[in-house]
Amino acid sequence: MTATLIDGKAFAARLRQGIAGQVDAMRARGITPGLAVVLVGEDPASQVYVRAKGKQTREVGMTSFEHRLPADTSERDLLALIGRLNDDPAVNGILVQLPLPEHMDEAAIINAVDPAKDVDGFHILNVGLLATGQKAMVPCTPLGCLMMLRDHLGDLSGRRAVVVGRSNIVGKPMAQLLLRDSATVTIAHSRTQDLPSLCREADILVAAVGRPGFVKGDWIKPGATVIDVGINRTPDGLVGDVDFEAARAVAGAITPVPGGVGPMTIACLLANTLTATARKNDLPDPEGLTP
Ligand SMILES: Nc1nc(=O)c2c([nH]1)NC[C@@H]1CN(c3ccc(C(=O)N[C@@H](CCC(=O)O)C(=O)O)cc3)C=[N+]21
Repeated sequence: MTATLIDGKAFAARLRQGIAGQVDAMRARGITPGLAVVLVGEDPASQVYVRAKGKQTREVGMTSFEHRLPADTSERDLLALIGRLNDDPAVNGILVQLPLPEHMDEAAIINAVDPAKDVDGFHILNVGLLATGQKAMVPCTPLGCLMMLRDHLGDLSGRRAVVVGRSNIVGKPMAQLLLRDSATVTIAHSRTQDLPSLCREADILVAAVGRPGFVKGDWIKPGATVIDVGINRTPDGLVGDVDFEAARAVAGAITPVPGGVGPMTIACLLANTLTATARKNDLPDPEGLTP
């Protein structure tokens, strides 16, 4: 038996279609959602993402603001730009592309973004709101993973979920979202003892460690749903954190890389921009785009 492929690319395209319809409806009322993306430095992978984000932002009818700053920009100048974007009524969402250059205090930059415009959901206020079950801006990658899991599995309550990776960007918020859906959640990481046996307990396995092919086929419970968050550039091309060929022989369903979580991340960025715009204008949250 071979696993069902969870087609993130197609899912994201449907999501963007729905978003485009809701943007049209907003524009008919004189509101155009705007997303500002800030890129510091010339990292080639980051340039690719930022270009893709700008293109898709415009395709759904939103305004895209792009700010490219040299790698040696001072923290003060970046904070000043964020201040202007916070004050700009045409900007509903702000994303500062990570990682930032070494000389910058990443936490200080993230927390300088107006929490209402924090479409990445990285501001401490949003982290706290999510953790306490209140209305938050939710990080894009975990939100996209949750949408695919619900779509494939339906109700997640009582299912055993193992999240491998404990980053603020993916692992921790992913665990919070699964917990909110009443899954039984374990966060595993590099110090976890006997990771293979722990993973074999998982009905839902989320791999977010950033190491190519780290999760092996025999770590997977037969029939499990596997979400591969990894985006690793190797001489063999773009590969995930899961040994895909071995995993697909065991899993019930699996997301491919590319074409899985990545496209959903960008679609959820647009979803969050729409949500931020709706909240700013005292409109109800858009249907199906918030957890
Ligand atoms: N503040 C911030 N927010 C982010 O959301 C953020 C960030 N910084 N820094 C970098 C990472 C990475 N990221 C990706 C988004 C889409 C794909 C994506 O669409 N990938 C395609 C393949 C694209 C390719 O070929 O390179 C796929 O998986 O099918 C990948 C990676 C968002 N990030």
